[in-house]
Amino acid sequence: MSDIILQTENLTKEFRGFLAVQDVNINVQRGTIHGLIGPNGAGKTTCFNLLTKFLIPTRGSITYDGRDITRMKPAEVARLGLVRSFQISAVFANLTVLENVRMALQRQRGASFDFWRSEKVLRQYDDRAHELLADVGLTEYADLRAGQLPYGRKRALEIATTLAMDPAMMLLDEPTAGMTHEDVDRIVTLVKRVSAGRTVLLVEHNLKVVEGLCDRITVLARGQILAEGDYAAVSRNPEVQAAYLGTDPSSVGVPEGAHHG
Ligand SMILES: Nc1ncnc2c1ncn2[C@@H]1O[C@H](COP(=O)(O)OP(=O)(O)OP(=O)(O)O)[C@@H](O)[C@H]1O
Repeated sequence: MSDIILQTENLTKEFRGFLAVQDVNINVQRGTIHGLIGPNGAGKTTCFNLLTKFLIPTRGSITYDGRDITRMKPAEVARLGLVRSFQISAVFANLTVLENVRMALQRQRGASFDFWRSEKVLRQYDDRAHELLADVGLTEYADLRAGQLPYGRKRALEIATTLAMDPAMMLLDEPTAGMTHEDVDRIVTLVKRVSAGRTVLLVEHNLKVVEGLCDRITVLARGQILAEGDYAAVSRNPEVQAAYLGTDPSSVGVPEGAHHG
């Protein structure tokens, strides 16, 4: 097996002549947490939607685990183990937290989406559902309606329903967006914990989160890769600093601690 689990080659998406993503070559190493960052409008979301198959590229290819998935549908790649965390809107607000996870497990195991199933049949998923809730720290919320969960906990539930698919690789879209400090710390710990034995790619705005989580980071700007490396390397890259500050690279001073001579 190759060390690279996900690879893009010249990935490009054009919207009516506008290149939102242009010739992007990303290599995600198996078993790592890989961050995709960049200033507003850099093309992160477009790139994420290409990787999760919600958009079809104008040109270029995507290879997952040795297979060309460029033309596959989201459900097909999910079956191969490449799963995107679902948006909060996919959480059933009127079902309890436990029922949401149970439903995700039921779907994963191939049972039909059948609301008429007996309580007895559904119970067979309970043990695993409780394990998953424990993994994401939601045990005490099991019987609460999902709609009543505080925001940060909803993201944790979303991660639990993604884990129910037992993905080899998880794609997370801004897992800490709109969260309080405390929730951010909790999600960082959670992503770290659930990434064991998997590969994770996340799009993230919060650089502190990226610093704490990611083994490797790809920085996008204006649809293209600006820099790549670990946090220390990309954060001291003058072009990255300039892109984030919106200033000219030549006007960015020497970082603290850097000495000449
Ligand atoms: N469906 C679309 N039609 C036309 N232009 C689009 C479309 N989707 C994105 N774009 C443009 O592509 C560029 C990249 O957008 P994208 O949302 O991928 O960036 P981003 O890095 O996720 O930005 P942000 O951090 O602000 O969410 C932007 O200029 C955006 O206006």
